[in-house]
Parts: sequence; C-alpha cells; structure tokens
Amino acid sequence: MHINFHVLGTLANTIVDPISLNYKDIPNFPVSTVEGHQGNLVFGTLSNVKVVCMQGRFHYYEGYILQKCTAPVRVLALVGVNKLIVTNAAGGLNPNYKVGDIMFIKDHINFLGFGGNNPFTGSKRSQIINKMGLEKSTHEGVYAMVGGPNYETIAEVNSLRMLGADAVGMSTIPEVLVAKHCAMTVFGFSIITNECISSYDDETEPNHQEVLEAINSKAESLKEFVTILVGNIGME
Ligand SMILES: O=P(O)(O)O[C@H]1O[C@H](CO)[C@@H](O)[C@H]1O
Ligand code: HPA
Repeated sequence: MHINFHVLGTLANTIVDPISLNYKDIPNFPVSTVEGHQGNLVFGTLSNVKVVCMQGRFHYYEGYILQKCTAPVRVLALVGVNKLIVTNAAGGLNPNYKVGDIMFIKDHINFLGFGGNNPFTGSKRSQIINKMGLEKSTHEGVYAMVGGPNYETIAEVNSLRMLGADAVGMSTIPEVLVAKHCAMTVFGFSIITNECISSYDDETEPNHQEVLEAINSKAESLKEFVTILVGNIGME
C-alpha cells in the first residue's frame, strides 16, 4: 500500500521498522522544495500492512510539470503498490468546517484540468471515525485544486464556494488521476488547516505557517486515524 503524506510527513514516524530513502538518492526522482515536505520514501509496516510512505509530495507551483509531480505514483505502481491513501492540507471553504477537521474527498474540481490536463476522479472511504469518536469533526466533501502558490483572494474563495467546493488546496488531484490510471484503489482525505477568508472585513491572511501548525497540533490523532485506516484497508 502507498501512503502519500505531504505536510503530514511526521506521520511517517508511526511506521514500524522503517527504511528511509531520500528522494535525491533515487535516480530521476523530483526533489521536495516546500517546507514541511521532508523528501523521503519510507518503507515499513503499519497495522501489520506493508506500506511505503511518501514523506513529501510535488506541486505544480514548484515548477514541476504534472508528469513529473506524479511520476512517483507510477514508480510505486511499478513496484506493486495497488492501494493509495492520499492526504493534503486544505483551506476550509464550507462554513461548517473547523480547523483540524478531516474531510473525506468524495469528488474534486480540477482547475488545472479545466485548463487542459486530463480529468478523472475516484475515491473510497472506510468506517473508522466511530472508533475514534470523530463523528463531529469529519465531513465528506469536494476538494478543489488550484495552481497556487498564492492563497486565494476573497473573490476566488467566494467563487469556489459557489461552484460547490468544500475545501481548497494546491495538490492531490494529479496524483489521484495517475493512481486511477495505474488501476490503484484510492482513498483521499484533507485536513482542514485554515478557514478560508471570504469577507473584506476580515483582516487576517492565510499563510503556510498556520497550515503547518494546524497539522502538527493534530499529529497524534492523525497518526491513530491513519494507523486504523491502513489496518482496515489492508484487510479488504
Ligand atoms: O496539498 P499539500 O501538499 O498538503 O499542501 C497544501 O499546503 C500548502 C499551502 O500552505 C500548499 O502546498 C497546499 O497544497
Ligand atoms: O487556504 C488554502 N488555499 C489553498 N491551499 C491551501 N492549503 C492549505 N490551506 C490552503
């Protein structure tokens, strides 16, 4: 199974008997440039399931073409991975979402796809939230990918809401498209790291530091969540 942790990279610490390979030591692999993306491929086990975890992903805004951003998914498919858990940090557009909530991705809006990349979607959810008492802080929603790296303007946030998006980020969809193309089963979820700003009266601004802090403050609960999730998916 392949787990794609991006800014959730510290969760790779939960992997048992880890063997870590730095991306720069893998021929032709892209290199992570974003803070919080440590740039390691970590092999090991989680919930007695063999896993490989990407501790850091690649974004279009880093200057990588989408084929390069998603090349690791193809590499992992070639070494036999057939299930993917894909995660991201995302801004909450839905006013009911709070920082730290989890959103299971039921669908996506691929703005880069609208501009010419191939669109295709797929997602899968599992029953673990009851075990952890997370009912009130989990949702199922639509993830919108924008190019970044700047955060959305107020007009953009309001447009995304009108289009039916519940959360917004700058990643994930290309990896999901490629994973589906490689016939992988995909399960995706977002951690809501900030509430998107939709009013000109609000003088705060989103920033990557708050995104990292929100992730880190949920680290323990996310470790438990992913451990149970891998165990459940591994049984299927
Ligand atoms: O999608 P991940 O890699 O989790 O990161 C999200 O957080 C960053 C913005 O703070 C952007 O890269 C956005 O896509
Ligand atoms: O508000 C956001 N917008 C885009 N990407 C993000 N990644 C985390 N939060 C956000």
